[in-house]
Amino acid sequence: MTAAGTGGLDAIRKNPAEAVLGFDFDGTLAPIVDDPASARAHPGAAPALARLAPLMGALVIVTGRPAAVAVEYGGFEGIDGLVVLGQYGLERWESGVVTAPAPLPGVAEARAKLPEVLAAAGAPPETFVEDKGQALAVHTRRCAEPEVALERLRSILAALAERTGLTLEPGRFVLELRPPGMDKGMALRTFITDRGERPSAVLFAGDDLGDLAAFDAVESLRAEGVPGVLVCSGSTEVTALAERADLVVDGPSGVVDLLKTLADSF
Ligand SMILES: O=P(O)(O)OC[C@H]1O[C@H](O[C@H]2O[C@H](CO)[C@@H](O)[C@H](O)[C@H]2O)[C@H](O)[C@@H](O)[C@@H]1O
Repeated sequence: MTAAGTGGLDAIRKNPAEAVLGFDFDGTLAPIVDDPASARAHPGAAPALARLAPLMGALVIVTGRPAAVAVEYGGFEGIDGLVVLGQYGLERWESGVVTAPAPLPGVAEARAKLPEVLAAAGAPPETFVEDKGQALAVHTRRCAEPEVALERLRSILAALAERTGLTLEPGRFVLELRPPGMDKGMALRTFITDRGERPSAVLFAGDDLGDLAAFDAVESLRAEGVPGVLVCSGSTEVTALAERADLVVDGPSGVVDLLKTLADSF
């Protein structure tokens, strides 16, 4: 644990009622599985979040998933005060209600062109498209050589994203075509600003490239004097977060252990 991370955790323990804790979903609260529709939160995640919810200023999940899907797969319905920001911050779930903008027209255009584009790129038949309404995620995890398949698709999907006014979001054996103008860092910053009070401390836990923007947000808050903790849910697939984290834990089970330890300390 870095000194900054220790300072951040101490600040959370000292004034939990004004602390903000943020979490990614897949790979952080939910173990990675081959089929995105089969992902479920670690069995200890919802109970640990439910223990922390009444103690903390705010708990927020910031995910690439549609907000309602993360709530369902996480078993988060009923956790008082929990907010889920879905589709990289475009959607907000709170107390059972989702607010979301209409999908960009470019998503429909990309959806229509994608089969032809994937065929032209020679995408293996195991390549899987997850349609998230506001975005399209092209997964290669189930391919025999997922990294090779991903690289084969990267530039052609970047070109499709550009043609359709979308942005290409890379992740763990996935390339997503999604609306530009929002990321997890902006989502976290906006969430904090909208609460109207300066947090006593901020923690964010993530595992994937899309979480780096949230790490940036925590670091900029630190520069403004807000203690912060960067937690990496470690994996061999992505190492970029571990290099910047204050604390690296062993995947979702390590994140859940951290949450339990935090809850036990009150
Ligand atoms: O922001 P997150 O909560 O981490 O969501 C990012 C994307 O995660 C999902 O894909 C990842 O998890 C799948 C299930 O374990 C796995 O099969 C895939 O290889 C991973 O990339 C999800 O399917 C995407 O929609 C999310 O945007």
